[in-house]
Amino acid sequence: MTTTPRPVGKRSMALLNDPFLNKGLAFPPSERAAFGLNDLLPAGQRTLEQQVALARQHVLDQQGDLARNTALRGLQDENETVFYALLESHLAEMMPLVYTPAVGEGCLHFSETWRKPRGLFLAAPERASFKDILAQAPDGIRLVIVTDGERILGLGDLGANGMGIPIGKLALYTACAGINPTMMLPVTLDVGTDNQPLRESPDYIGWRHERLRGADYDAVVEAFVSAITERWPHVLLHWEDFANRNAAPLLARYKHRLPSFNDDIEGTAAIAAAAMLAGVKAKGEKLSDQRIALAGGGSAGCGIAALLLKAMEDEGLSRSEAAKRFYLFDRQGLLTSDMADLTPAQKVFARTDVRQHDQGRDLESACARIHPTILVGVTGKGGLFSEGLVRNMASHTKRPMVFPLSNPTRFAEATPADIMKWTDGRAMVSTGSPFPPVMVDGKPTTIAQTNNAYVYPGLGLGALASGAGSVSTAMLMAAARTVADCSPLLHGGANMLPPATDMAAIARKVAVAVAQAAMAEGLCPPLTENALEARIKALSWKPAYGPYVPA
Ligand SMILES: O=C([O-])CC(=O)C(=O)O
Ligand SMILES: [Mg+2]
Repeated sequence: MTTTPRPVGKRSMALLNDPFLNKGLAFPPSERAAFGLNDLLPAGQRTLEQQVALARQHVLDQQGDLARNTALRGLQDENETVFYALLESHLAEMMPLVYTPAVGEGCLHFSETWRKPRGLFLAAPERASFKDILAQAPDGIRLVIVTDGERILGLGDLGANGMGIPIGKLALYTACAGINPTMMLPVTLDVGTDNQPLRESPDYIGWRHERLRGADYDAVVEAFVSAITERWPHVLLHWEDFANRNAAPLLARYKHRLPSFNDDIEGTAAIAAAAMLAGVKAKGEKLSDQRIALAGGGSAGCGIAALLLKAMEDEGLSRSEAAKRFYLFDRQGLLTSDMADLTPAQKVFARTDVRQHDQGRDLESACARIHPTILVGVTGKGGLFSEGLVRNMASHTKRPMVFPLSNPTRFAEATPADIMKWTDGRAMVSTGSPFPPVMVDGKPTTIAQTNNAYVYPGLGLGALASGAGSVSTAMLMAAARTVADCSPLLHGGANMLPPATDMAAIARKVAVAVAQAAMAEGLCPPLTENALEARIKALSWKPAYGPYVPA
């Protein structure tokens, strides 16, 4: 197959400095001559494969997560083709370095390691100029990933340093779902930070101001949403790592104004549901047979509960019957209907059997009465699941499912090794951050990573390809069921989720299922299989060097 040469307007240093166009030593002699590179490059030639091998070695030679994450960011800023070819060919090895957990270190030190522009910082004082700022952004953006940096993983308010997250999430959209990186834009809404040491640090790159709240904050978000929808009318908006107080209200406000989803609420819910669906099916049970304790009654916890509720309704339970299967906990303990200040999402799951919980509402005491079969943590509180709690749970159920989902690693509510020890290896464990295998009965047991990275790349691709005007619960459920169907547990294996090496294949399947769900609901016009495939292709990109001709 011959590739039509691409007309390229840049030459010389400008060409080498463009990470989307740069080939480094892989520029062939003809292009070196045509683009004025002979005086800039040494004579040696390299293939993409050699470049990938050298880049990989350079990353692995670095010591620690921060250095490795920084090395990968440097590579991305230098040559996106090598960066993505490395991610695609070594996804399981590179994902923890470009994404969770190393991206957490990258965010903590984002100000000190900032070198080159990547992504767009929209600072509150510039609110009136957001449209002018976006006028200079590239045409053809289809997907925007936005954070305001207030709840970066379990690390809290990192202000403008949170930009590492949308950058890392974007990398997986390409590495897993193959979405063209030039069609995506990471955005940080810089609305200040309440992280005082960061704000006062001389190195801080953000706006030195306390976080805006209330109407001022809302006005910044509104200016941002109007600016992106005007600039790119069909853009899909991915909300990421907003604090509880804003995450659900913003999603509710905007989800029908433009196609959008909140990854922490909806992506996390879909992957948690997928792991649970696979787990209960493998046990020969139903989701509606379970008692589910959810530690973390914020937006992520409520999102998980809401999607599971839908799955139980699909199994035939009424909404009120299904709601009784849940026990939500927040800082005050078990949520009950007599509590003031419950959010609308919490009210659905607040226990009405208030009296029964008079003696101790804390997680451990309440679970000792409830006997949950599934325990999920989205609290950001490392070590919250105590030995007593897990042992007690395991004494009432044969195969307890324990999901410490908080990120990065040190915020996991318990370590898989401890959970396995406390349950004599009977638990089905699944974490948000990657953990090494645990020895059970002398055999290494893989720990599934219940991370929204299994869902959002395919969800985004499917939502974009379908052209759906919104991202619905049915689309999320389709994503969850598709991942669940790929679970090794249901195909003779022992792992709850497929290995990271399967993520690209899964993202494709998720995309198709999501688009079909959108069509079934009438959220987009019907598309034939071929038409959908063509739309997916139009959004896709492969890290490979094609020939260039001067424009
Ligand atoms: O980024 C991740 O690994 C998963 C996630 O959305 C979060 O923890 O906020
Ligand atoms: Mg997140």
